[in-house]
Amino acid sequence: MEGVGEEEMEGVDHLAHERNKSEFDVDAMKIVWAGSPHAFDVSDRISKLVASDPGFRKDNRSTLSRKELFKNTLRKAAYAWKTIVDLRLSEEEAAKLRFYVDEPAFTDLHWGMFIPAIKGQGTEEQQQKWLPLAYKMQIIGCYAQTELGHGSNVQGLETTATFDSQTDEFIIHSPTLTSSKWWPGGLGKVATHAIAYARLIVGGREHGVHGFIVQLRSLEDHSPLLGITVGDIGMKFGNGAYNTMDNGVLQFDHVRIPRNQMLMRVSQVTCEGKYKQSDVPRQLVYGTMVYVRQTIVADASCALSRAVCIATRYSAVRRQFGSQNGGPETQVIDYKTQQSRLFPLLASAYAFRFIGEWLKWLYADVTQRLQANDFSTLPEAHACTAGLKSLTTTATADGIEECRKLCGGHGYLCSSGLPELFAVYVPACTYEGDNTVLLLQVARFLMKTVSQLGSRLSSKKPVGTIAYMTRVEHLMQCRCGVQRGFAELSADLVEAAVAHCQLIVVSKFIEKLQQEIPGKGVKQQLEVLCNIYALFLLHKHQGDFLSTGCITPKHAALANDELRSLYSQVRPNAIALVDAFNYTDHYLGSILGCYDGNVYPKLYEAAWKDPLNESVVPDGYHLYIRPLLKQEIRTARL
Ligand SMILES: CC/C=C\C/C=C\C/C=C\C/C=C\C/C=C\CCCC(=O)SCCNC(=O)CCNC(=O)[C@H](O)C(C)(C)COP(=O)(O)OP(=O)(O)OC[C@H]1O[C@@H](n2cnc3c(N)ncnc32)[C@H](O)[C@@H]1OP(=O)(O)O
Ligand SMILES: Cc1cc2nc3c(=O)[nH]c(=O)nc-3n(C[C@H](O)[C@H](O)[C@H](O)COP(=O)(O)OP(=O)(O)OC[C@H]3O[C@@H](n4cnc5c(N)ncnc54)[C@H](O)[C@@H]3O)c2cc1C
Repeated sequence: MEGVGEEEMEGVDHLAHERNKSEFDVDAMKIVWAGSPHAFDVSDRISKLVASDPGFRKDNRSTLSRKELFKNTLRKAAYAWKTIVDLRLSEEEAAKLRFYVDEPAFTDLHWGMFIPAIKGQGTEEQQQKWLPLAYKMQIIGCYAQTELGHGSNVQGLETTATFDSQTDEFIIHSPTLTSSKWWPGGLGKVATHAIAYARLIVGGREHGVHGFIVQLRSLEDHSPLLGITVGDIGMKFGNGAYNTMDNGVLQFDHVRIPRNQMLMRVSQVTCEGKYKQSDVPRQLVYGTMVYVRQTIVADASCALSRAVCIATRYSAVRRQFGSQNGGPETQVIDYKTQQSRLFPLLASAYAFRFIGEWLKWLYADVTQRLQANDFSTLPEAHACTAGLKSLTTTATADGIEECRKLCGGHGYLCSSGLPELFAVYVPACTYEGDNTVLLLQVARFLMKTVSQLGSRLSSKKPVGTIAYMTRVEHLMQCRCGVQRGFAELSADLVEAAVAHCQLIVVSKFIEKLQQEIPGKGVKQQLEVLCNIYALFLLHKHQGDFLSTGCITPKHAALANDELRSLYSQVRPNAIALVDAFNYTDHYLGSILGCYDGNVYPKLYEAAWKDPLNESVVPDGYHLYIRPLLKQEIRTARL
């Protein structure tokens, strides 16, 4: 193109100079980020498969109407399924393909909740009947727990399931408007079946909330079955975003289901109408939520790393001020303020990756123990999944917004990928448990632990976390020491719960570094990021740390000096550290974050593709603007 400088040429890596600064083996770090060579191979292969298939394009989402958007989501879901079947992808590859398609859809809840609920709460017989249908997608399921009037308070749900011993059936009913199921993903227009949570009533006696498999729609013509009123709850936050998901409303009008469609692993109802509670904690009914919370922690590291990748690459491309003698302006990534905002988020992305790995292990361990009726670690697993889901989603949602701001005005363009990423991500702070409600569960666990163990919450933490541990103990003692009720102290206890979760993240990051980590300079980079994560939080919450007496003001000042030094150590490696996420440009969906850093020509080109630019003179000009411009110039009393 005429007048195109080297800096705007296509096919040139405009970040090559940054990549050449790297002090570690990026390919080895890619394996660390993926979790293993096998996991890297699957991710790399599937992400490229999706990126190269025009059937999975997503750059037009913000210009589609809700109906066009939703129909396109159905097309993509069907196309993804066909791809999975045609290529005979494994379950792991299929999950990765749905992940890289990167579009909230009914399949998230079918695979992410409906199937796990049957696996976790169904009997062997129920699993043998329903799982094959679900795995072949011959039925499509959703997880219908939340109601118009209750979401957090599961025990407050109003839907009823009344046993009719005459017919050996349950009658599922919505007794009030507020008992309407409200929010379940996939429910609104697609799901043929639901795991519906309802108050079990047997012989006139209530036995709390249980799960039931209920068919909602005909498998012949998709029409709602008798007694079922179902639809979508309407537009949600943002344009594209989560509007690709049909979150639904559902009312039952005395819908009858066979007795064997109550999920009966945890408790049973016999044909004689006898309720039997297995000798397992009733909270196992909540098991699916625990499973999803641990997956959401892993998802937080993905979402945050996407935003950080975009902001880091753009911060290296963007130059503003600082030109010396007519030379190039300063890269904004070199400003200390930009580094102090961006690099803690980069460190958090890695920290959440590793805590997600640990939580996956903890969940697998508790699941194995449950099979042996060992419930000893269930309280800790609940507290950890609840608290870490809360901590990581809050930090990630705030982090994505910070990354948008780090990109200046262009961060507000849809073509930056950040508004959409934020709009899709933020409900994670609410779904699967409102983050405050979950922190209250952690606070309750800590209160019980402190009362059982005395002052020390745990001595099993690495030395580097003594300050963090002392902070939690002090925060708890300050609250537990005074004789005021849990409710009165709840706001303070939530702070202690956050501190406890931050202690877990820091200690697991340190434990990760005690493992064998191959690759030149890789462990050193992770040590820098771990120190940034720990010292950034210490700086942010230094009031807590100082008040516990475990650090002095001098320590706090030294920590801040060390942070600045650590930012300088990360700086030459920043681009390589985000390259290690191994995201395709398709998955990132961001001009600002494109791999080659050739941002300006792409931004300029993208602008002209906006439908508004299909005509030079906009629709409405002749009707509204021309009369305005042509009106008589009145002698206005100006
Ligand atoms: C777009 C894609 C995005 C991300 C993809 C990521 C992953 C993909 C995979 C799957 C997911 C797909 C998509 C995700 C997107 C959306 C999904 C969203 C789905 C939902 O939102 S489902 C509904 C979620 N609802 C909730 O979370 C409700 C929250 N409320 C509760 O859990 C409970 O009401 C409560 C815990 C707050 C209170 O329960 P309670 O009143 O019964 O109990 P108590 O507080 O009295 O406690 C009694 C006792 O029990 C212990 N306890 C409580 N809960 C548990 C538990 N779950 N496990 C173990 N033990 C538990 C508690 O500690 C008490 O013990 P104590 O010893 O007596 O103190
Ligand atoms: C995008 C999206 C997808 C969803 N998908 C599903 C799904 O597939 N299936 C499903 O069943 N549900 C789903 N949900 C519902 C979701 O699980 C609930 O919205 C969530 O559990 C929060 O419950 P709530 O809406 O009742 O919030 P509320 O509890 O009403 O929260 C309102 C406020 O009250 C506060 N609060 C509540 N209780 C307490 C307390 N005891 N102490 C202090 N403060 C309190 C909360 O912190 C919050 O600030 C989805 C929601 C969203 C947004």
